[in-house]
Amino acid sequence: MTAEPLLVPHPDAGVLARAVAARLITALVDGQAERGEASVVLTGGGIGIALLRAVRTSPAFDVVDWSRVDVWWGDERFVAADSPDRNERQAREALLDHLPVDPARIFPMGHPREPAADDAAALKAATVAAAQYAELLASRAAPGTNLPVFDVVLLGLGPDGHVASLFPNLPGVMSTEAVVAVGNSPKPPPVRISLTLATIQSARQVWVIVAGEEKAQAVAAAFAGAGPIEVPATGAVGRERTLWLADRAAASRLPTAR
Ligand SMILES: O=C1O[C@H](COP(=O)(O)O)[C@@H](O)[C@H](O)[C@H]1O
Repeated sequence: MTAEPLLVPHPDAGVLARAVAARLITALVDGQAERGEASVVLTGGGIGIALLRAVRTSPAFDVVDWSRVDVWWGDERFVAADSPDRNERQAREALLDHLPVDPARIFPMGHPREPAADDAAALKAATVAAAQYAELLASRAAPGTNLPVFDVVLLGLGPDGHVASLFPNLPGVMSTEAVVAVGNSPKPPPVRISLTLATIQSARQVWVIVAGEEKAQAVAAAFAGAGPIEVPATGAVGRERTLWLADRAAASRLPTAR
């Protein structure tokens, strides 16, 4: 069973980041109250990192026991560990380096161990790293299952409708694996690792966070009934709740916005 997507409008990107930060803090606190621990899947991208900065500056951030939060990633650019392009590095700088997290509960996706000769070699190494991440997920899953039940999956949205590193019309969108390596990404860098839609759908809540006019067409297509091959974000649904948290510009092409 999955939740129908609900669009929640916000006036602008700054308010959106602060509102999602408050929502995330509440969801993690609720998870810890109910189950003793909580988990979140992070996203890269402009609004995804802005919201992490907003968590850091929120007056309520220490209501969460950060030592009992599992932190995963929805996707990663397969670049060197110290590359500023890495979603992990950006998330650490924006938030994780400033919190009393348990390092054993931070689960970054892999990176190249040595420079690859070409994109084909990089894709091969990323395929190994994707399989290792799937094993890591399985190691944190309840007995008899191969995925943890994430409290919240955070996802940015590309102008083409991509979420994580699942791009329109590329094989990753239809994969039934838990984690995939992606080659030929239309957005640089070309080689990436991504959770699949099947894995994202194991979450209690999925939040698509979207800011900016350049995303408005993808938002409109999603709510007009596009499918996941055309607009991958439409396949990102949670078991209990699916929210599209949008600023006014991103929601501007929805019929209700007129
Ligand atoms: O490359 C990526 O892009 C998407 C969207 O980023 P945005 O800057 O347009 O919001 C992001 O969700 C993904 O994690 C990242 O790897």
